[in-house]
Amino acid sequence: MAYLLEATNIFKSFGGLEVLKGVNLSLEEGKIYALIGPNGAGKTTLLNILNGLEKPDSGKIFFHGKEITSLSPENRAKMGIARTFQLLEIFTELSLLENVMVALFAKKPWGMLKSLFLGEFGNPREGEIKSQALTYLEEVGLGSKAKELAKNLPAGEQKLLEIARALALEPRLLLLDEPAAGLNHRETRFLGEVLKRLNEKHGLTILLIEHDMELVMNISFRITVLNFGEVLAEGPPAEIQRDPEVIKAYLGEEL
Ligand SMILES: Nc1ncnc2c1ncn2[C@@H]1O[C@H](COP(=O)(O)OP(=O)(O)OP(=O)(O)O)[C@@H](O)[C@H]1O
Repeated sequence: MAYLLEATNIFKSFGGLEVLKGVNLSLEEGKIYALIGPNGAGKTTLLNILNGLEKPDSGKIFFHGKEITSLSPENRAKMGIARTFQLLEIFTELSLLENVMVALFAKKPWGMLKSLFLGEFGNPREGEIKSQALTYLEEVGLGSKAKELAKNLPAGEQKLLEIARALALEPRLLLLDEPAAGLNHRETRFLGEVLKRLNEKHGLTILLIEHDMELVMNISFRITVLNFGEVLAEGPPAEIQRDPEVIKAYLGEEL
C-alpha cells in the first residue's frame, strides 16, 4: 500500500521528558483520520513533527514516498501539507476575504509585501485572487460573510475561516489541532459537515487532533489513540469505541 504520509518509529524528548516513544502513523490519501488521547499524550508534538515545526530525535517521515524528515514547514507546505493551530491564526482586524487573500498572496511568487507596497491596483491578478479567496470561503460556508471583519465572527466561524486560509495552500493533507475546541454543539456539527464535504469533494486527506468524541466518531475513517507517547490503539471508530484499553485510559465509562 502506498500511503500519502508515513511516520515511522518517531521518538522525541524535551529535556529528560520522553514525549514520543516509537510512534508509527500511516495515512491513506483521501481519508479522514483522528488522533486522540489524554492531555499530554504527545498529540500536538506529533503534529508539529509531521509539519516540520519540530524535528524528531529519531524516526522518519515520508510524504508521497519521498522522505521529508529534514524539510522546513515552508517546504512541506509547498508539497501540500497545511496546518491549523489550537490557538487561532487569523487577522482579526481584516475582513474574511482579506484574510484568505493574504494567505493566497503569501504563496504567490511576487509575495505579500510587494503586493502591499504596490497597493490595490499594483497587482494585475488582484481580481483573480479575490475570486479565488471567495471560492475558499464558500467551501467552508462563509461566502455570504466575505466583507465582515474576522473579529466579529462567532468562534465556530473563526475556526472555519482558519480552515479556508489553510485551503488557500491547496493542500493534499490538512492537519487540524483541536478544531472543535470552544465550539458549541451546533457549530461542531457544522464543522464536521464542512470537513466531510472537503474530503468527499476534493479527496482532501485530513488528520485532526480532537477531544470531541461525537465529531471524531462521526467523521473518522480510522483513529489513532496516543497514551504516554505510545500508540495504544489504531482502528476504525467502532473498534476504538469498544477497546477496553482505550476506555480505561481515555474514553472513561460513558462510552
Ligand atoms: N517545546 C516543549 N518543551 C518542553 N516540553 C514540551 C514542549 N512541547 C511539549 N512539551 C511537553 O510534552 C508533553 C506532550 O505535550 P503535547 O502538547 O504534545 O500533548 P498533547 O497530547 O497535545 O496534549 P493536549 O491534549 O493537552 O494538547 C507535555 O508534557 C508537554 O508539557
